[in-house]
Amino acid sequence: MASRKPLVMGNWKLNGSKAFTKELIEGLKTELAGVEGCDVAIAPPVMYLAEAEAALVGSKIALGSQNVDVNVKGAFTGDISTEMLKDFGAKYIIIGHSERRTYHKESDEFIAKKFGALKEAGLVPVLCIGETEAENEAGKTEEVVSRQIDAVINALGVEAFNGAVIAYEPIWAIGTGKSATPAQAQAVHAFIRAHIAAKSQAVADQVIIQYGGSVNDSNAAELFTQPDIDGALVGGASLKAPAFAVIVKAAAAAKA
Ligand SMILES: O=C[C@H](O)COP(=O)(O)O
Repeated sequence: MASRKPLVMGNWKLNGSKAFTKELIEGLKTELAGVEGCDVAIAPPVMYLAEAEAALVGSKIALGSQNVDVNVKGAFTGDISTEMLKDFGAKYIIIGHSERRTYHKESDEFIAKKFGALKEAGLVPVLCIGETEAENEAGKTEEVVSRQIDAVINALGVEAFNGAVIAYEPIWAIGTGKSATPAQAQAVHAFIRAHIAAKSQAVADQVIIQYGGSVNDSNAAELFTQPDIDGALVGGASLKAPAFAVIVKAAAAAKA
């Protein structure tokens, strides 16, 4: 089995300001100095990519974004392109977050198009998938995550997951303080990897599968003991440098 370097990514969502961006990144640079063994990325609001790019100079923390649109240029009011993200040095791009699926009615097929646009541009898709509480209680978790993954496989082929990231985020765990247990998350992560392995073992072995949903400085270490949890996509706890650093260090230690 290929060894996978964990990735911990902060999704700042709709939070921050120019000053906050600078301050948080300075804090992260201090807290994470000398930490090896875990890739780290942050996704501030796109409004603050310029401040973030400048503040990250000299740091190994990668820049990301919380969304992208499918068109590269032209009359698409309000859209943001892959090329614009590249212009700011962004690398890891979150797509299909449940908040976009819910509030902006993004479909599996539309998200697969975004995945393709990112691959074409040489950017790393961070594909969010996960079930609602009702789907979970109805025993539909595997059906839902399969459908969300298959939309990409059907459009682009399983090889599209080479070098890509999947973030399994059960919707009932997002921002609720009610994280999935390590065993619950591991079971779904193993299912996702096996689902991809049915098409290509090699692709499944290398794909990073992050867990997301109320990850914090107290529960991260135990989540990372699970073999198929390759890091985390962190919301609330990514807004404080010390808490986020604890999560990064826990991933580095667990996967060393
Ligand atoms: O993208 C991050 C997730 O939605 C998790 O957010 P949270 O850590 O605030 O629960």
